[in-house]
Amino acid sequence: MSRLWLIVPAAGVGKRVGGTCPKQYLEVAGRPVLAHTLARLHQSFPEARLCLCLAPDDDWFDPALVPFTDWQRVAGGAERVHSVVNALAAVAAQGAPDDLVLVHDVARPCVSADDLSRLYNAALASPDGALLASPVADTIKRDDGQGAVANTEDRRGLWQAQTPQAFRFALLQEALARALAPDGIGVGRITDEASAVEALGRAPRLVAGRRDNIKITHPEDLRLAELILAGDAVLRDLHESS
Ligand SMILES: Nc1ccn([C@@H]2O[C@H](COP(=O)(O)OP(=O)(O)OP(=O)(O)O)[C@@H](O)[C@H]2O)c(=O)n1
Ligand SMILES: C[C@](O)(CO)[C@H](O)COP(=O)(O)O
Repeated sequence: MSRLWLIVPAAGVGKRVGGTCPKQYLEVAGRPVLAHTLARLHQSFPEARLCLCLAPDDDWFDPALVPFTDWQRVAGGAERVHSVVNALAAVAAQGAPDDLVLVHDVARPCVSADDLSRLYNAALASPDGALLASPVADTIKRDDGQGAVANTEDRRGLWQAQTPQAFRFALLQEALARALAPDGIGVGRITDEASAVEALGRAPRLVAGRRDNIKITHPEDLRLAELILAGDAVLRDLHESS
């Protein structure tokens, strides 16, 4: 029987957010970002096996933040893709080719149970895997390199990729190995797992996800995440008391 693996890249430094520690350890709604993200994944997939990618010199990590019983720490790499590749090496040692691997940024603590469930089911049914994404909602401008508009892009059919993204282990391993090979698309273009899978000529399914599955990237995202998480907690309390 195939198993579910969760890979959580959490080895970034959070340069754009700034702060005195990596963004995954900043407190949002009373808990570190990493704790929120892992709690949400655990609520939906309590039996999954977790590979948590952490920087080798990470002094902030506390194992008490991990709710999973079956988990391992994996060394993060220079870029996000290298962290994921290191985690896949750990899966290779213990998993099977058709195991499902779901990759989720630690920096997306607001992912909902409903989106997790729809993404999981879509990935199980799709030989090319699946990702959460949302249709582009703003008008998109391209700049001319000097601060002015060069043109307005046609946004029809454009989506913003989110995580989780989920694929069978063998497909994801092959895709990332090929993408990183000397004749592959290269690190700069592997900004998510789907881009590597697409480079094999495969077509991952787009699963429409909630727009509040934000990635904490800039300082103002911390406030947004605080509001989203606090709002979810109020709804949960109302639901439990009714
Ligand atoms: N070498 C790296 C770089 C990033 N990540 C993870 O990949 C996710 C998405 O990356 P991003 O939002 O860019 O996070 P940071 O790299 O931390 O942010 P910044 O680029 O602002 O430094 C994050 O969960 C981050 O921890 C990782 O595991 N290993
Ligand atoms: C994977 C990702 O979250 C999809 O939107 C995103 O590309 C990661 O962010 P980064 O800043 O490119 O590392």
